[in-house]
Amino acid sequence: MMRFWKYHGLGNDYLVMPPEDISKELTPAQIRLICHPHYGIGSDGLLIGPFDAEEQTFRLRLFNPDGGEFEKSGNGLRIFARYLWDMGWVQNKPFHILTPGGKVTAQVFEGGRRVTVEMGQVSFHSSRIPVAGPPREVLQESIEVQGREFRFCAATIGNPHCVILCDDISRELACSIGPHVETDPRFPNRTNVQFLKVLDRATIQIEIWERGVGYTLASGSSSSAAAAVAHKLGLCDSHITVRMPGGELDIQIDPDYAITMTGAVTKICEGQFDNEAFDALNVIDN
Ligand SMILES: N[C@H](CCC[C@H](N)C(=O)O)C(=O)O
Repeated sequence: MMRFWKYHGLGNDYLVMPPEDISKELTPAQIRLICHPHYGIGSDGLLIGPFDAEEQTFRLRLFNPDGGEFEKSGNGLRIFARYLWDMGWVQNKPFHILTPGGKVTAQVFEGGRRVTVEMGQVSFHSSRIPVAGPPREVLQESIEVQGREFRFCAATIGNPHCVILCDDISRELACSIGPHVETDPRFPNRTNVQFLKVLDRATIQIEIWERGVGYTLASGSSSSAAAAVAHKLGLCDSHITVRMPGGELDIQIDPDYAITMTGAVTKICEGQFDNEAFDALNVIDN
């Protein structure tokens, strides 16, 4: 039996599963089923951990609902921090989480309801993100999608982001343009996509299309990337509130573009996933 814990950060929901419950590595098809809203539990992603827990450092693996493994997630890290706190692995002092996208420091507040994560440093460099073409900072470049021209900046905070500057943003825009940008050949690892509207020097608004997921109500790494771009372009100061359909995150940008993110985590439920559900594997993959 695989136990699971389900949480959301501003409507971006993740499952946490302990590695000791997973006897054989889950296949991408099994992950797709677990995250499926009708045939599975339903979620925007799956977190498996902690693998090693030494000196208050906890290793985490992250998977998208398309079954692919990815590097880092802001809401996922707040949720995993809250899970560690709920399980008694950590208390109210800072601790570390090791992801494929780098090591972060997290701290839990308000009885688990609020978590701060030092997310690491944003880079705009093509070789780090990655973006195809000559080595450069990818700022204010142009991309044509469905006959429309957009200006974008690319960034990484461990996972890739493409931030598109817009005067008007909506769910419809994210869902119609996002999938084309996600899979554009200039992003060899595909990319998460944000549609960014700057409201004032301390507030931005974004709509999100996530790699391997689709439209989501909130994203912490997207907030970090979009805020870093707004600051880099001189449109915002270093302390930025990011508004998303699911709620707000607080982003602090250091002079070296190291990001501190603070926001809510909410527990939804815990339970046991029944292997019987895997009977529908052939249904969802057809
Ligand atoms: N929702 C997450 C981002 C998931 C990114 C993932 N979809 C990827 O492929 O990088 C967050 O709060 O940062």
